[in-house]
Amino acid sequence: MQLVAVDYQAENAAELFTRSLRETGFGVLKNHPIQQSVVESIYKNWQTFFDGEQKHDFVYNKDTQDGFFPASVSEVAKGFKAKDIKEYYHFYPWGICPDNLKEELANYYKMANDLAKELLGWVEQYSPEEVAAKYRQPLSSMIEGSEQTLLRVLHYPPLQGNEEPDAIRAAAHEDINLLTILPSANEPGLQVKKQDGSWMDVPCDFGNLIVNIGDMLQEASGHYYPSTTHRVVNPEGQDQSRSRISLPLFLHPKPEVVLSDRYTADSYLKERLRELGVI
Ligand SMILES: O=C(O)CCC(=O)C(=O)O
Ligand SMILES: [Fe+2]
Repeated sequence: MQLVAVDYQAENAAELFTRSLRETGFGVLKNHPIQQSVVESIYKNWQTFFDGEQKHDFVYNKDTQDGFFPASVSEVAKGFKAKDIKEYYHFYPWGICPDNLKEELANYYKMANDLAKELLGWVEQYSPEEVAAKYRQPLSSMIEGSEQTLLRVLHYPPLQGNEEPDAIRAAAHEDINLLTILPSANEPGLQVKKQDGSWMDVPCDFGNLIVNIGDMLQEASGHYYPSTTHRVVNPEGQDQSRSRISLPLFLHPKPEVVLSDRYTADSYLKERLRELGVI
């Protein structure tokens, strides 16, 4: 298993990219339309937000799940006991967001959604006939106008040395959604699990865009596209004093979208959130 960055502008980009998704659950794009300067500015502005006190005025709403999630309520991945060492903000265009950060994030949300739509088109185009026959509607239309798609701004603080034993920045998990779009973070740490059970670093050259399959696309494609386990490991040595910011966009279909004979997007999401103890 190998992850090679595919040039978005190349003639055979769609073919190479979807082959990588099929074989590894992950694809890496370079030369793509999301401007690095925009991503860098978001990282900088949100570092200031996480370092400040204002975040406590934006604590998440339990019913709607938008807003700031402090480290004390951070996720525990399925099958793990220790909380992840992270805090994060859930942004939805309809949700709460500090005024000074909203426009930039909303613009990014739209830009990343547009690209995601195109990538879902690639996925559909390169699905074998018997797999494409399983899609109840075009994949790209599943997310069109969805209010469920979530942009998460993640802050992994510097390590203090008093973390729970076994706690890592993000314990091994699979994403629940259709597809995840993740610009390279400002620090390394993301790893993907190989079929032999060992871990491989995801190439994190600044400017790359990492895309991975989530459980919902695995379900909708009858497991043709695998939702691969990944994690974020702790830095070592000098790097322990460094924060890490990342910005995954989790593409969620509209709730009524039928994924398979067994699930709609809504029933699937609820089942997973219940397992995680979030609802
Ligand atoms: O921070 C990262 O690089 C990945 C985060 C992630 O996998 C997640 O939030 O689901
Ligand atoms: Fe993830």
